Amino acid sequence: MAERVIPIVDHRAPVLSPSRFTQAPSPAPSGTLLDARGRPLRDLRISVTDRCNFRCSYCMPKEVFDKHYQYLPHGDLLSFEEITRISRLFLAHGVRKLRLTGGEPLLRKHLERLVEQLALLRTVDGRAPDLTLTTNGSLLARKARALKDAGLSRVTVSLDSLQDEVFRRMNDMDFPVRAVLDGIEAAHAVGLEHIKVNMVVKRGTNDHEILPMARHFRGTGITLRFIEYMDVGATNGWRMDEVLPSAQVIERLTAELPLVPLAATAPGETAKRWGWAGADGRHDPSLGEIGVISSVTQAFCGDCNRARLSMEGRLYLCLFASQGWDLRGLLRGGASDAEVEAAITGIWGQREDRYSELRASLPADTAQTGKRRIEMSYIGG
Ligand SMILES: Nc1nc2c(ncn2[C@@H]2O[C@H](COP(=O)(O)OP(=O)(O)OP(=O)(O)O)[C@@H](O)[C@H]2O)c(=O)[nH]1
Ligand SMILES: C[S@@+](CC[C@H](N)C(=O)[O-])C[C@H]1O[C@@H](n2cnc3c(N)ncnc32)[C@H](O)[C@@H]1O
Ligand code: SF4
Ligand code: SF4
Repeated sequence: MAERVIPIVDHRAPVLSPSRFTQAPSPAPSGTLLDARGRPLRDLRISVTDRCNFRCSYCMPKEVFDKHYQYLPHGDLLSFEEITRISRLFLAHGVRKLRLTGGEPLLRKHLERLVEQLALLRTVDGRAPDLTLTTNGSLLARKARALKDAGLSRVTVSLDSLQDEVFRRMNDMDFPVRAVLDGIEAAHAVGLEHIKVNMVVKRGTNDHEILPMARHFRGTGITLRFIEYMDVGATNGWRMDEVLPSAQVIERLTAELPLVPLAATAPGETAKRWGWAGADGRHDPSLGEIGVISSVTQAFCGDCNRARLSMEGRLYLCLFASQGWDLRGLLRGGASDAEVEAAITGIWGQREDRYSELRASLPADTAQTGKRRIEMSYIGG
């Protein structure tokens, strides 16, 4: 196989020393690729745009972001064909879930055409991939039908409050909660399954909405997940005292409504599951379940099986990475499938990332002063 050099690159930062992946480690018989810590590659998260119509304080704070961040020009974005080709090669190495994210993925024009192409791909065992999308819901009412028809399996909608005023404090936009709820209802009406709602909890800003949100979604079949506010990126001014540990979320909920712990559905899941209990104290499936994502207080790097592809084709191995691998350069340089696969297997094979587990031992101000980390809106959740 011809020798190819893949530069490792930071987002708008100098190119670092080149690495070579000429000999790919051989995958396990099932097609599973293991990283240096024995973790399989299962989930590819694809960011399709770095733009967003919201300015959530924990993600793209208006005053900092709009002054300092330079959005990528359209020509830098991977085309739908390039995303589909990369996804096909990842699926050949054990990936089962493809998640479209951003920025706001529904701002990418004709996204349903990408969904249509991805829905035709197959995993190593011949199944359709779990093809899903994370959205702020603002355009979902309009787009749900086209996305479902194109083959999207399910959707996750972010919503941080049921009150317009609190919602505005979280996302800095004058956008009614009702419109997001309409989006969720539209997704349900067109038959998108297993709808989840993600709520980032910021102590002192929206934590009083935990119970109202739980009551609202209990018994609807929609799974509400409470996410600890993370020190991701370098612009959100993260402070530990604004994190409400998931253990306290569960305490507040169980003080009013009984919950029982549920087993994980798959290894490497981000959320710990809890089921609403019925009168007999056991999980009542008709009431549904909630999840807590405790990235700060109970890190889950040990079985992290997620790779992330940026909208310009850089491969990141961790949400907290500051360097990505330039796959677009390979593609546009005429690399064969075998060469791109060798790069993917080589990159994953040397992966050691476990930022959240190591966080506690890092300097307290790492979030804001550390290396130039990627922003959540650039790489998606
Ligand atoms: N620290 C850390 N947080 C993550 C990671 N993956 C997801 N999260 C956080 O969890 C949130 C929810 O992730 P989702 O995009 O809904 O994905 P998911 O939990 O894999 O969703 P399902 O496929 O429905 O299980 C994200 O917005 C992040 O805040 C990760 O690998 N590391
Ligand atoms: C970056 S957004 C991209 C998709 C879409 N715009 C949305 O909001 O759903 C993906 C997820 O990341 C979450 N997120 C963003 N910043 C976060 C932070 N600092 N801590 C925890 N979750 C965060 C959001 O709440 C959202 O659920
Ligand atoms: S969390 Fe999503 S909706 Fe909010 S600013 Fe980030 S990308 Fe936009
Ligand atoms: S911090 Fe990095 S390694 Fe740990 S779970 Fe998140 S993405 Fe995976």
